[in-house]
Amino acid sequence: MRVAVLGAGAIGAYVGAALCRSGADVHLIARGAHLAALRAHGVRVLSPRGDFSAHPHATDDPSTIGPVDYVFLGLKAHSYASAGPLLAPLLGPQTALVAGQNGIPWWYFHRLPGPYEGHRIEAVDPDGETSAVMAPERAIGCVVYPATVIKSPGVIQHLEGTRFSIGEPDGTVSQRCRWFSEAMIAGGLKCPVEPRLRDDIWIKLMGNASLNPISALTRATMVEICESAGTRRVVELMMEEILDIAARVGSTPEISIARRLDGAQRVGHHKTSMLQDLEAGKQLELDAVVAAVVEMADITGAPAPTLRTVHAATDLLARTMAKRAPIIPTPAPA
Ligand SMILES: NC(=O)C1=CN([C@@H]2O[C@H](COP(=O)(O)OP(=O)(O)OC[C@H]3O[C@@H](n4cnc5c(N)ncnc54)[C@H](OP(=O)(O)O)[C@@H]3O)[C@@H](O)[C@H]2O)C=CC1
Ligand SMILES: CC(C)(CO)C(=O)C(=O)O
Repeated sequence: MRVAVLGAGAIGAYVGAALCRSGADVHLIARGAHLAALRAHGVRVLSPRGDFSAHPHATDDPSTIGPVDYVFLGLKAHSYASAGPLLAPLLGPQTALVAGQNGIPWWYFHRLPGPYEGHRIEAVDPDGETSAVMAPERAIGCVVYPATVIKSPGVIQHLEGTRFSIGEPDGTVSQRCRWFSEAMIAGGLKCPVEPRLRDDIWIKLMGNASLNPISALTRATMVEICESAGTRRVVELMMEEILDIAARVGSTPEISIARRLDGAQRVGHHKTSMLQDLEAGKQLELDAVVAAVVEMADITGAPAPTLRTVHAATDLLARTMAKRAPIIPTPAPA
């Protein structure tokens, strides 16, 4: 099985290392100092489940790889639409795209029977640019439950979780899903093939669409947000609204708000990826994680007042951050 990991960052390099352990022919696509370290030393995974290393091929030039069976997308979701030139050399007629992203994927309404089948979500598929690069027919959905960070170039700190739930947009348990799942399991991960993957997407989103923007606005860790009575209530209200939107598009995730909040609280003094991105001055993954949910509220007529308020504030934060970035002093040219 030939696999390319496009965006071999915190999650991508972790998946690539696991697949390499399973015996798959893995190619990591990365850049900068991280790529240099991957080339020199392979991927080093530090994990409470046991440290390990793997030595897949690493490059910044996908044309040296050629067509593969699977591309695991480890890019942030807002980089998908511009990934065409990186992706093109990797695509053969049957290549599947396993999208390991948080939030609502660009293929969400593809082959979803009901009133919204085929509807394009502008927040994640602006003017159809993502679908043009990534045909929804190629998509295998993936809900990433683990948490990982790049500790230093080439070194992935795995914090918790090993489950990567995958599924076809039409809910079939396909052969391409089974093969990918078997390789992930052989590499030491959990990888169930879910006929109702969208329910998993909403379970993950209940946390990401509420906690991530609130963490960006407050700079608080997950446990701090859950323990402070005021923000806990805001998260509860957002989760109620998110479940309402999910129901309006046909999803009924089987989890209570209390259980979802307990799960988030147990993660402890962890900064969400959105807070980490904010602190690093990187673009926030707001479109897939929050704006797409607000857009779904719009099309289904859901009120979602708390979600809309938190989104508006975080969206302004992201825009002011982007506007002010140029005022950070840059060294004068030599
Ligand atoms: N990390 C986590 O614990 C979790 C992450 N996720 C989701 O997984 C996805 C990936 O997140 P994460 O792994 O944390 O993000 P990272 O930023 O760690 O990984 C993305 C990687 O892609 C690289 N990249 C971007 N553009 C290019 C390019 N043109 N060429 C080569 N490499 C490129 C980045 O390099 P550079 O840094 O130089 O930009 C970076 O190494 C997101 O959707 C996230 O929400 C979901 C659950 C948990
Ligand atoms: C680690 C976790 C689960 C926190 O919500 C996450 O997905 C994120 O930070 O984006």
